[in-house]
Amino acid sequence: MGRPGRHRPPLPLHLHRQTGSEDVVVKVLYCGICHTDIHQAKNHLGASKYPMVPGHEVVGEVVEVGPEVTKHSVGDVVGVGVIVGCCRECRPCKANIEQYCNKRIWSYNDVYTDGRPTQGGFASTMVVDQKFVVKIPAGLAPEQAAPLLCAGVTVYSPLKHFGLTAPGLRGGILGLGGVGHMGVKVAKAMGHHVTVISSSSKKRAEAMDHLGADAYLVSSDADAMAAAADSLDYIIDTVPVHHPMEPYLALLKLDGKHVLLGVIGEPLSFVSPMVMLGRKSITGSFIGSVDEAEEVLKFCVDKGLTSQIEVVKMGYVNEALERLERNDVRYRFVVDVAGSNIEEAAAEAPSN
Ligand SMILES: NC(=O)C1=CN([C@@H]2O[C@H](COP(=O)(O)OP(=O)(O)OC[C@H]3O[C@@H](n4cnc5c(N)ncnc54)[C@H](OP(=O)(O)O)[C@@H]3O)[C@@H](O)[C@H]2O)C=CC1
Ligand SMILES: O=C/C=C/c1ccc(O)c(O)c1
Ligand SMILES: [Zn+2]
Ligand SMILES: [Zn+2]
Repeated sequence: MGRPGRHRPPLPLHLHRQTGSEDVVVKVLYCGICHTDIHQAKNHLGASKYPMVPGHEVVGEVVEVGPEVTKHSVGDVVGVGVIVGCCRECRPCKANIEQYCNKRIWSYNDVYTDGRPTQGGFASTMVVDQKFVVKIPAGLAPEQAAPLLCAGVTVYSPLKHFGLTAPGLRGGILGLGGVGHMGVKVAKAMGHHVTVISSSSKKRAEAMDHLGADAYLVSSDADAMAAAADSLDYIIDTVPVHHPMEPYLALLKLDGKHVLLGVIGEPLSFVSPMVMLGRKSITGSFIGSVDEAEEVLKFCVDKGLTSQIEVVKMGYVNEALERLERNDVRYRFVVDVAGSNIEEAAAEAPSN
């Protein structure tokens, strides 16, 4: 991704560090496109550095390992997600929830311990410390597994952490995109009654017939929203833009939880009685740990879950990002990195 409006230097496609003693060299096979890649590429968070190599739903094959690597072997099919480093000493690191380490290193748009920029999965190869590399279990196609490494674990982690795994719970999935569609699948597999809350009725038939949702609400349908008041134990909120909170807080039962997942750089608002009268919680959650990534992969194999994806070549990536931004994908793009000529795609891409 070039810096918008400026001449872009050539992408350093083959420049990665020497294999360290605990490093795994991964030949990238597939990489999902998350809405966070749009936030990062378009500098929605104000901290983007260019040139940038996005991609944090990475599945690949191990082609080399450092001498101290014990977790992985050459030939393994593995995954890499959002985080590739942490301090290993703080409370979250010691509790194996390293995604909450304040010294976390992001898989791209960050600086590694050697002072070099981190680069994500829209590249032919990644070099990653073994701690942040997970095995893709047999029974999952590599392209299907890619979205589980961010979208999948991002919904699995809060359901588990907030005690929302019991069968029979009534959950709402707000925003039926990449993260949201995994929310429907994971929550259904836990035995929940799942209501999709969407900005339009366009996805109703797919949500009910293919994803297995039990109910579908269009957020602008005031009558349907009123009829559903006080009915949900939780809402998984994946909307990536500013939105009102009160219509959704009204859907929660006593002690209901509204879990914010979308990255929104503007204040969200609500009046306090909306949470007081019903002891409701508004909380948030950030991806999941390496352990939880391994768990969700196993959960998906055990429950027979897959992601619903559209596989594209790297030459299509800019169009895919535009389609994702205009809500035109069912439900995740996955780039066939190994099957693309990425040097050619990079050379041909407009530099904006
Ligand atoms: N907390 C975390 O750890 C993580 C956070 N994220 C963040 O979660 C958010 C969702 O990610 P992802 O699922 O990949 O995104 P998608 O674009 O795939 O899905 C977002 C969904 O939100 C709904 N939506 C409502 N308004 C808009 C709008 N103006 N523009 C686009 N979508 C809208 C749409 O659903 P509908 O058509 O049903 O209304 C859309 O499908 C992003 O902000 C992303 O950065 C992602 C992964 C991890
Ligand atoms: O897609 C994964 C990353 C999500 C994310 C969540 C919060 C935040 O501040 C980010 O920069 C990214
Ligand atoms: Zn993501
Ligand atoms: Zn730490």
